[in-house]
Amino acid sequence: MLQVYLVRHGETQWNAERRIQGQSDSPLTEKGEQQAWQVGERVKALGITHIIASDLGRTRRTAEIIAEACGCSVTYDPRLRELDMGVLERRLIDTLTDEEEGWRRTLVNGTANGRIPEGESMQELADRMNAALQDCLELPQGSRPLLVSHGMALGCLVSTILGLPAYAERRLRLRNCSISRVDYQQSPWLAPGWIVETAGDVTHLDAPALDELQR
Ligand SMILES: O=C(O)[C@@H](CO)OP(=O)(O)O
Repeated sequence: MLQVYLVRHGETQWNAERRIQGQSDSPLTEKGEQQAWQVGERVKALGITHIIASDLGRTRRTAEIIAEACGCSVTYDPRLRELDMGVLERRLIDTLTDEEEGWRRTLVNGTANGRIPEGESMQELADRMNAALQDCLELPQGSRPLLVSHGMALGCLVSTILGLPAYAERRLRLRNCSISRVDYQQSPWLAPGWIVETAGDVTHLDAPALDELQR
């Protein structure tokens, strides 16, 4: 059975300001760095063999900290990036116009193919995230990978493994530096293939992790 750990990056400046990041980027806050160290402490005894991260700065930094605790190296996969949120990236969520808020809501409550102008659909996001996860099956026998990615990206992945539409991800709370785990297994009792073991665990964090879009 392959176990894959899924970690959202630590809190960033824009998360704290409630500013939309998408494929734009801001650095981890001091709290975000501490959260990443706490993930490292939690997972260092789990025998993680590979850390694979989105190539955006906030996931790179989170992955570096976890890698230092686990003593392994990091590789980068752009398929693990956050949803491309087009023209709304870099905007404060509380200052969107009614029209802009409508675009955002097509993603949050909408259809799989809803998108912000110049952005990506939830289904496109789910497809690239599932492809990146599927590639973990090619790792050598006995591998235990940990992926470092983003809130909507990981939410889409977990939602679609559960057989939910990609946009159901906003019903899943994956806070900064939460840990989820999905397993690939053949079982006489469970559906064969990917199953969700845990989602959004934050019990390793000493301070409540706020999420910029979910407060
Ligand atoms: O892009 C963003 O603003 C948020 C959305 O949830 O994602 P993350 O902070 O996880 O990159």
